[in-house]
Amino acid sequence: MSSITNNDFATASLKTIKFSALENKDVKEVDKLIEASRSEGFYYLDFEDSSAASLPLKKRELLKVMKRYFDQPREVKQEDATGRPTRGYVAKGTFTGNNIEQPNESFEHLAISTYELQSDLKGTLPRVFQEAGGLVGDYITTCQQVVTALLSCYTSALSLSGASELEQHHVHKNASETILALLSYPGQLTHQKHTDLGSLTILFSDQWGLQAVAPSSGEWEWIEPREDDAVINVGDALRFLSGKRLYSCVHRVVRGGRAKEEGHRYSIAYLLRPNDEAVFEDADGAAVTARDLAKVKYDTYSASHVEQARSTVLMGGMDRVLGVNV
Ligand SMILES: O=C(O)CCC(=O)C(=O)O
Ligand SMILES: [Fe+2]
Repeated sequence: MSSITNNDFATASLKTIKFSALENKDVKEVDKLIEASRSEGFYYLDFEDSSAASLPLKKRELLKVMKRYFDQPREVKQEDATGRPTRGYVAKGTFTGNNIEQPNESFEHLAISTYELQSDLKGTLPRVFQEAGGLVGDYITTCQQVVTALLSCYTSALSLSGASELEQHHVHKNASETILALLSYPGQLTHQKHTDLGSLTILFSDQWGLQAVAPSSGEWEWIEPREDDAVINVGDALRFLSGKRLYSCVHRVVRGGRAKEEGHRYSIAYLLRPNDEAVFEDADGAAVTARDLAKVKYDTYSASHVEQARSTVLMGGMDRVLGVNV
């Protein structure tokens, strides 16, 4: 990852990949996708002229509705809580914050289970989102199209066949911990360093704050927010399913430096996870199901910094791979 210096941290120069070219199986673009996924583990996806060209527009609509949702009093949002991190409202401070001195300063989020949304629209979607008609459903369907096309590129480029074909472990109608996560960072709230536990993340935010560790230097770098391109990153499960050929990059959200003036930050993360029963080898070489990995990872998100440092789970073993202590 080459860098341009900017304030305190450098800004990452990630590759921008054209989704329309991937849909056409353009060999050069698929090569670029694999290259980015083997090194940075992060890239921008440009949807222009593709079947998902409407996604940035839908993102803007969704951001408006999200703001209305998170503006509600805490007690109202709390009615949507289920006690599970992948179902419903999760209050700020549930996960460990980035700052070791203020571990309770982490973000709040609303997790919409894509599996449960299929059979229980009313139970899964808070009223504010129901009033927005088909917006959430359309957004998720478009994300599903995008990840299906990406998985198909990875499957063929990595010569995965038979039971290893990635699409077989990501059947959208089957049970999984896949969620549309709507994140809210009022004040100076943060998101601790981590790798994503799932396969692929489609992330949008209009505000600075996101940083990733550059594999080439082991240093934190800002990820520039872009209005129309999504930030895509590879998660632990895809790294494991690829036989550890792909990189699941360590990232976090901080509020200092060039993010200082941003105010209340919002982000939208479609977090694709494999079907619950998918089995793969984790960072320690042990066989694990996707469902169990999700449980262990979320438990670790809420642990103390000391406990987190004792296991490979929070960073998917990537700190070891990178040889860095971030
Ligand atoms: O809010 C962001 O920009 C990052 C969110 C994130 O890393 C996640 O949901 O896993
Ligand atoms: Fe993440």
